[in-house]
Amino acid sequence: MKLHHPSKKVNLNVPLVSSKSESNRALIIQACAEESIQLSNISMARDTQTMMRLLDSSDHTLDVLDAGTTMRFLTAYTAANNRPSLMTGTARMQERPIGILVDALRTLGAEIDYQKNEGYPPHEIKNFNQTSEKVSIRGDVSSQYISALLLVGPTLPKGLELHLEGTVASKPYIMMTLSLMERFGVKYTWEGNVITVPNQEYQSGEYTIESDWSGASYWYSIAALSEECDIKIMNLREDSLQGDKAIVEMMEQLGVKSTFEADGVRLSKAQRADKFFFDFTHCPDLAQTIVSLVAALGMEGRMLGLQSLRIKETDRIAALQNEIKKLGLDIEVIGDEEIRVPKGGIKIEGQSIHTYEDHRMAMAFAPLSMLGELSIDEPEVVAKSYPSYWEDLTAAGFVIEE
Ligand SMILES: O=C(O)C1=C[C@@H](OP(=O)(O)O)[C@@H](O)[C@H](O)C1
Ligand SMILES: C=C(OP(=O)(O)O)C(=O)O
Repeated sequence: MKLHHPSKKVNLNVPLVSSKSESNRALIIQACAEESIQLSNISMARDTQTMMRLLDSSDHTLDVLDAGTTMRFLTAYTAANNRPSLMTGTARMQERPIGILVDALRTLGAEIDYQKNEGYPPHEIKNFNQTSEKVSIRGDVSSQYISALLLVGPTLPKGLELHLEGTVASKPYIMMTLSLMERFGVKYTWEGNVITVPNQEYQSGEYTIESDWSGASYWYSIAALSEECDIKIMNLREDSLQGDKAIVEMMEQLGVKSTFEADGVRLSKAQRADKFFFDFTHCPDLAQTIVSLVAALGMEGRMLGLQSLRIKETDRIAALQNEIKKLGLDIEVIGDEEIRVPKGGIKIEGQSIHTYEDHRMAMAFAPLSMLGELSIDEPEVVAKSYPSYWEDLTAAGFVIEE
């Protein structure tokens, strides 16, 4: 699919997709609750639609496709509810580790068997009889394991005492989980490295899912690359539960100013810094947006805290390196956690960006077509988190040809 932006001026209100992270948590809470929980603005993201479909399903095999949160949250949910199931997903999902969560559920009293490779889906949840409430869990591989256990914590007969070991990455996602639980009446404590959730009922309540800050990052990139812009992204809040609101702070270095209004955030052009620096440990989903943008702006950049990118929808570090090289720039990868973007810039001359079945590769590179015609392979990948992305880009003046 080819795209370019003839005028390089962008003025519109973006009806952004709502957050799949908030939606998937709220849906698990709703499924755990005895009381009525009213949710509005549930995400159209495929990951959320898959979560809804599987929560309603009585099939033994639950295929999450490529949805990480759906896999991790449903593994804990089906185990805690003693609902036998075979959890599976795409070939890539079968390469994304689940062992840390399965070990924790086994410590609590679940019987779970692997079908192919130890530590990876598919895995069969056989039964659950809680034998312990105490469990230790590493925090440096994926916060989704921790969120998965916390969400079902109140429903466990003995409650949950979760001991976090080592560095805890993606921490705002854990806070998002706890804040949503608290919103539905759940009491917890977090002291030192121990989170305790006693057995209790979720209370009735309502929640309107906020727009998706990770999806908003592509609009910030468009603003940064435009010649003129007045973009308003709807339904984003200054007091967001989403850690990817960190995009506001990052974009202050990259020439985009955010002004919060009652019903969204307005983006306008501002001065940018000479160099970019940020640690992405707590907002890994923003890394592709920023690495590609810094390269496109011709700036020097240093990005840290990237270790979890290797085990996401694709090896995102390798994918970024390959695709930016096609655009004429060699980014330096240091170990598993750091990328350095040299000053210099890229050339967009009709190259084709491979997306590696990763929605964020497509969405992060598309704004670069502001600099010239670019082709994006397998554009349908965006359905995972932002199905209306290409329609929204068309409304913003991008010309898209199949
Ligand atoms: O809990 C969540 O909703 C998510 C947590 C993050 O994963 P990790 O904790 O594995 O970094 C993030 O990358 C993912 O897109 C969504
Ligand atoms: C990593 C992501 O999602 P998940 O882990 O839920 O598949 C993502 O949306 O970038």
